[in-house]
Amino acid sequence: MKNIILIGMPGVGKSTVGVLLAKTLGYEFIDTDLLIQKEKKTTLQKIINKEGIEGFLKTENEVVSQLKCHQAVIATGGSVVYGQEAMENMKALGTVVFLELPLKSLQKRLKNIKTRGVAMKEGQTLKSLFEERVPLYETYCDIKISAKNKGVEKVIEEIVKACL
Ligand SMILES: Nc1ncnc2c1ncn2[C@@H]1O[C@H](COP(=O)(O)OP(=O)(O)O)[C@@H](O)[C@H]1O
Ligand SMILES: O=C(O)C1=C[C@@H](OP(=O)(O)O)[C@@H](O)[C@H](O)C1
Ligand SMILES: [Mg+2]
Repeated sequence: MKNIILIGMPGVGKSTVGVLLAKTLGYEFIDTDLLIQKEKKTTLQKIINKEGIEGFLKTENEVVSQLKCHQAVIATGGSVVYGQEAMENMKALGTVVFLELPLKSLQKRLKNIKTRGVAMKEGQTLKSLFEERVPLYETYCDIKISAKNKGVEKVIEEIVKACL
């Protein structure tokens, strides 16, 4: 099961890096956000509007825990780490890479946090979300790659070096 799984905060670059990493390696590319949309035949935003954050997290956990693939790069959604079954499947499928950025860089990149469909509770800020999630990303990852001050190509180069 030779797959590379990207986890990390929303906006860190999992989808952008993932598709080009797959191209570099000749792997399949799977974005779990798109997989959820395809399987549920609707958009993430509509799932969140209809079922709330908890409903979305349940759907994400269900879909990601059923995923099977070989030689794929999987870009997950930032909230996937709340799903225990989903993460058990990701760990079984391959190398889990935590793509990291400091809070300050994320704050600059995520100007549209309120409209991006991020699974945030009432009153939660990007800072409190960051503090809640980083320990989960740390728990599940096999390796960490920092994207700080690095272009996409550089991030890809470092993932390839660390994973192969
Ligand atoms: N290494 C990078 N340097 C600068 N901008 C980046 C980099 N990686 C991604 N981005 C930009 O950051 C934004 C979020 O990227 P995206 O791939 O959607 O993140 P994620 O899937 O982790 O939420 C996009 O506008 C993307 O172009
Ligand atoms: O972190 C989050 O709460 C989310 C991140 C999104 O994916 P990206 O991490 O690709 O932005 C998407 O799964 C959903 O909107 C929830
Ligand atoms: Mg993404």
